[in-house]
Amino acid sequence: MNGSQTPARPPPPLSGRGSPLSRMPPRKSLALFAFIFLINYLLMRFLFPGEQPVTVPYTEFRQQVAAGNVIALYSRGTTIEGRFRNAVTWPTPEEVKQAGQPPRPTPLDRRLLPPPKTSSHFNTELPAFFDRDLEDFLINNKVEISAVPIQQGGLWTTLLYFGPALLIIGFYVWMYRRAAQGGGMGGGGVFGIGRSKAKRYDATDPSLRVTFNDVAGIDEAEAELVEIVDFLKAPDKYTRLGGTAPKGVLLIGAPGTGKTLLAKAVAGEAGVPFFSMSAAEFVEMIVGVGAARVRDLFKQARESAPAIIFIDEIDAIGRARGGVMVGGGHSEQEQTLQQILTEMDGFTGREGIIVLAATNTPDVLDRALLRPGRFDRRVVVNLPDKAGREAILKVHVRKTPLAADVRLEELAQATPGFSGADLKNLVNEAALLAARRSEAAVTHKDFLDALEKIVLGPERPLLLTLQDRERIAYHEGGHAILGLVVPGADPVHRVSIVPRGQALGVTYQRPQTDRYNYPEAYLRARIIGMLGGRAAEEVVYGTKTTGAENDIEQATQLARNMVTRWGMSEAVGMVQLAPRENHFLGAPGGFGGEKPFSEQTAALIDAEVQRIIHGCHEEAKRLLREHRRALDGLVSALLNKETLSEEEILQATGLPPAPQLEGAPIREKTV
Ligand SMILES: Nc1ncnc2c1ncn2[C@@H]1O[C@H](COP(=O)(O)OP(=O)(O)OP(=O)(O)O)[C@@H](O)[C@H]1O
Ligand SMILES: [Zn+2]
Repeated sequence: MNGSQTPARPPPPLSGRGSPLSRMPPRKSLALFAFIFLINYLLMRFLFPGEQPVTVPYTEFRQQVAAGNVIALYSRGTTIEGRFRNAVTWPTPEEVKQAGQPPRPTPLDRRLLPPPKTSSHFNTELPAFFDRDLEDFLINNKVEISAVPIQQGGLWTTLLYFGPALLIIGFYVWMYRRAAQGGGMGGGGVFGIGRSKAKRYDATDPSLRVTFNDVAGIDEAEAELVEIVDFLKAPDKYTRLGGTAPKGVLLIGAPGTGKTLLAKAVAGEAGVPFFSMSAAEFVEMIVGVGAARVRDLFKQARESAPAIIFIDEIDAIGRARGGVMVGGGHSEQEQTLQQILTEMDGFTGREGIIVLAATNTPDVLDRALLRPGRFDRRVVVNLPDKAGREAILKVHVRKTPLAADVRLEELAQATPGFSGADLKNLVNEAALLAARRSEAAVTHKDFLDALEKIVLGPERPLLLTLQDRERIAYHEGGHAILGLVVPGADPVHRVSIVPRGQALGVTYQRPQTDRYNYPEAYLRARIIGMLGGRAAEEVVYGTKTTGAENDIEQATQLARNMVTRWGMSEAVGMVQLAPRENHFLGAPGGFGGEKPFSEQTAALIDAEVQRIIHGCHEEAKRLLREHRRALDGLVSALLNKETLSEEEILQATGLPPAPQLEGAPIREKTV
C-alpha cells in the first residue's frame, strides 16, 4: 500500500515531440479538398458539356422540330427528352422582357419564368390531350426516335460518368494513407508527388535566423562545424587554396541533442539557405517517388547554392542493404539511397552545397554512405554535461521573465541525462505553471514542480488515511535520512508525500556532478539509500508492506551489475557475466539467448547479489536506528507540509549534508 520510489538513475531522455499526424494544418487540407472538388466539377463539365437539359414548352418544342433543329428524342410517359442540333436558350430574352421579370429571378419569383438556360439537351412535357400527328410530324422532320434514353445508355457512358468519382475516392484513400503514415503533405502536396517536400528555411530572414548563439552545451560538435561555415561563406577561396571541399557531414547523437538546430545554425552563420527533409518522407509506397524527390531536392539546392541540405533520420533510408525488411519498400528504399549517392558523387566540389544528415543509430547505416566523398565526416553530438545544461537553460530562458530566486546551476545539476530538447521543455513547462499561478515571473519552485511533473508524471489525487500518510512519510523519510548520513550519497534536494504517477511519495536526489565513473562505495551508498524506505518501515513499525517493490527492483539490478559487469565481487572476480547495457551509440548488447556460464557460476552470482543486498539492508537499519530522532523530525515536517525543500529537510532533521567520498567521483568519459 505504501509505494514510493527514489529516482535512482538519471531520468530517461524524454522524446517524442509532435505526432506526425498533426503535421498537416487543417486549413491547408481544407483548401486541398476544395481544390479537388473544383477539379472534379470542371472535369465533369468537360466530359459532359451541356449536361443540364433545358425545359421548354411543348409549343417551343414543335417549333424547333419544324425548324429542323431537333436531331433525336426519347420519350418516357408524357416526358420527351432529346437533343437539339444547335443549343437553344429558353426562355428567350424577349419572353423575359414581356413577363417583366428581372433577368435573374430569385427563388421567391417562382410563379414567373425560370431563369434563362442554354443547352443542346432539352426536355418537355406532352400536353394532356394527345397530339395524334406528332409521330408523322417527327418522321417528316427527320427526327430520330429512340427507345433508349439518349444520355443514360451504354456501359461506356456509365463508366465515364463514375470514372472521375472513382478516381477521386481513390485519391482520398491514397492521401489519408499517406497522412497516416506520417508523410505529411507539405509544400509539394498533391501537385507534385515526385517533387521534394523539402522545407526551405531562409537563413537570410533575420526573424528565422538561427546562429551558434542559439546553440549551447555542445561546443565540441559546434567547433567541428565552423570549418563548414567557412567553406560555405567562400567556396571558391576555399578550393583555390587547395582545400578539399567537404561534401557530407553525418551528425550522430541521441534524440533532441540539437542536431537539427546545429545544422540550421551552420546555415544561419554562413547566411545560406537551408533545405531540410526527413528521410522518412522519402520513403513512399510508390516505387520511384523517393528517388524523384531526392533529385528535386538537390536541384532546388543547386539553384540557390551555396546552400545546405539537411536530411534528418537518414537511417530510415540509409540502413544497410540486404537486411531483413519489414513489409514492402525494400527496393524503393534502395533506389532512394542510390539517388542520394549519385547526387553526392556528382558534386565537383565547386557547387557550394553541403549535405548534413542526422541519425541516432549510426551502426545500422550502409557502408556506402560512409565512404570517402560522401558522409565521410562524422560529428558526434553528445548529451550535454552539467555546464552544458546550464548554458542551454540560459539560451531558453532568454525570453522568459525569471524571479530572482531561480538558480539555473542547481537545475542543471538536477537534470542529468536531459537533452537540449528536454531542457527546452522544462523551461516551457515551468513558464506554463507560472502562468497558471498568475505569477509575474517564473520562480525556482515553478521549475522544480515542472521537473517533478516531467520526471514522475502529474500529481494524483488520492484519499489516504492518516496512518497511510504517516507510513509513506516514514518510508520516504528513510530514503532521505540515508541520503544525508551515508558518505558519498547523492544530496537529497526534495522529499514529497504527494502521490504522483505510480509513486505514493518521492525522494529526489541529485548527483553533485555528472558521473561517468562510479566508485564502488558510491554504488553501495545508492543501494543503502534505495533500501532505506523499507528499512524505516521495519525499524518503526516492525512490519513490511508492498511499497518497496520498485526500490527492491532497482537495488537488485544495481547489485547484479556490480557482480556481473563491474567485477566488484571478490568471489566472482573480474569476469564479464552480463552484456553491456544498450547504449545508444553502442552495438546492441546481448549474448544472444544462452548464458555463457555454468550453473555453479549462476548460483555464485545469486549468492553474491544477496550478500551485497543483505549487507546494505543491515547497514540501512542500523543507521536509521542511530538517527531515529532526525527521522521522526523529518516525518512530522512532511506530514505538515507534504513537500520539503533541501533547506527544510536539513532544518527538520538537524543533520548536516552527507560527507563526500574521498577522491570521488572521478570525472572521466568512458563512453
Ligand atoms: N544544444 C542545444 N542548445 C540549445 N537548444 C537546444 C539544444 N539542443 C536542443 N535544443 C532545443 O531542442 C529543440 C529540438 O532539438 P533538435 O530538433 O535540434 O534535436 P535533434 O537532435 O535534431 O532531435 P531528433 O534526433 O529528435 O531530430 C531545438 O529546437 C532547440 O530549441
Ligand atoms: Zn521507496
